[in-house]
Amino acid sequence: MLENNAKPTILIVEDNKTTALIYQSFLADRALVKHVSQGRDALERLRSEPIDLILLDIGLPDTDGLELLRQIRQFDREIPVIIVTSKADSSLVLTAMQHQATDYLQKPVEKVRFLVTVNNAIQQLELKRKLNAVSQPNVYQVFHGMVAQSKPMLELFEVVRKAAKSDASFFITGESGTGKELFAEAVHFESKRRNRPFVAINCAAIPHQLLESELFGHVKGAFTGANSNRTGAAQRAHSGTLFLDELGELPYELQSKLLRFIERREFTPVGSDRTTKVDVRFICATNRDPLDAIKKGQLREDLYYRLSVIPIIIPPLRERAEDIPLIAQQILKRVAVQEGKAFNAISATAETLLHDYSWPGNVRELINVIRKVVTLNDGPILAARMLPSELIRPAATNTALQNTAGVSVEASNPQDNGLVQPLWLVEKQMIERALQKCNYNIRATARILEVSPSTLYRKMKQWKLQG
Ligand SMILES: Nc1ncnc2c1ncn2[C@@H]1O[C@H](COP(=O)(O)OP(=O)(O)OP(=O)(O)O)[C@@H](O)[C@H]1O
Repeated sequence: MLENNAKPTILIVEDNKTTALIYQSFLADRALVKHVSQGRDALERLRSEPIDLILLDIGLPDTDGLELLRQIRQFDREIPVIIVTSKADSSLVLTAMQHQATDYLQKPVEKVRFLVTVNNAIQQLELKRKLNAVSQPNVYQVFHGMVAQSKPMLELFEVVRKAAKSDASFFITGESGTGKELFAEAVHFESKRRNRPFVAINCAAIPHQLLESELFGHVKGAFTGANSNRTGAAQRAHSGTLFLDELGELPYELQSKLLRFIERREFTPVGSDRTTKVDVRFICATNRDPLDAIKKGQLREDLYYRLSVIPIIIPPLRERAEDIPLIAQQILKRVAVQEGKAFNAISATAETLLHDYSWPGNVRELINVIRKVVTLNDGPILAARMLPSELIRPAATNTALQNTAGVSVEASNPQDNGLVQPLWLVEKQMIERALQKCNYNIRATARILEVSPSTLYRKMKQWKLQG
């Protein structure tokens, strides 16, 4: 029996009514039984209602049973299909098994053998569904303002949870907009310093000549314009966390002063001759490759190794595309509230486009796109037509399709080389690309193309005629 002890729904595809009635009597109270006599009705049923198992007579009047099996497999790779053959034709059975039939029965079908075969197939399906549920747990986590379900991000959350408790320094790398600052805050709030100050200093945003004073403070008269004593970030972070964002932008000379500060936990404010001792935890971030920056002489090697006790490397959004719909949903709800709009969901097509885009600006770009859509449109559904053109047009620069689905988009864009092709051929190429992307699942393909599955079947039949 299936989940919740529900009875399985079995579709009998058999042109002989008496035989179908015999099968129905075998199944009696064990299953919900549906019966069709023709191949095309079988496909129609499969498309329109949930079916758990198909009993397929291979000798149907309107369709070749093997061809029907192939079409069923295009539609649904998992559903158990037991073929029933009247002949002791081992080569037919072999071909059917190659077309991924689950099992076979030979007419005349004996009751015990029939029930064992059906039960086995149902159990296999159940097991497969359970395994899928385990291997794709689809659990997501919300961690200090970040949502994620991708394995690398969940692992990083775990590293933060474990290592934040110590005073070890974190070194966070990731492209711009991947969430480095959020990670830094997460480390602070997971640590025992959570009720103490979190002081962030962005080394890229402060003019070089002012950085030392920003970091260590200065005394009155230390330089022109220093009209009073000023406390630096190091002092303000005492007993808490000091976050040095864009560390790679810190001038090289200042890096040696920082190294000394890290080693001794003491510093000298600009213009002072007195050292100050503090207790701080260090977190650094950069969007550059630190080893490359070391090679180029932009980052001191000793400073890097001193700070990089716990490295956190945040993958760009395009490498964890399964997080995109999740983050998009969260942002949509948040922005809708802020803008007083009724948006509450994303259409399946829009979700596919968001998923497939390469997001060079990472989460920050995703937020900007959603904010723009919400500002310019009305809800409740964020639809594909509302998205900016760079997400809709499969441009050569958007490598997302290649990255996530292994599909090349360039070959199928006939405008690229000025070539004009018949409309049906352009449509065929587009549909084939979508089919490939959806692993030849007709239902999924139809959904992203926003047509009905029967339209797809009709088109595929037409191509055969057109060659
Ligand atoms: N996993 C996530 N879930 C939800 N929002 C996120 C996530 N990651 C990042 N954000 C949001 O994306 C934006 C950019 O994040 P953040 O400023 O931390 O990135 P960054 O890597 O520090 O960027 P930069 O290098 O440009 O400073 C922020 O508004 C942040 O709240």
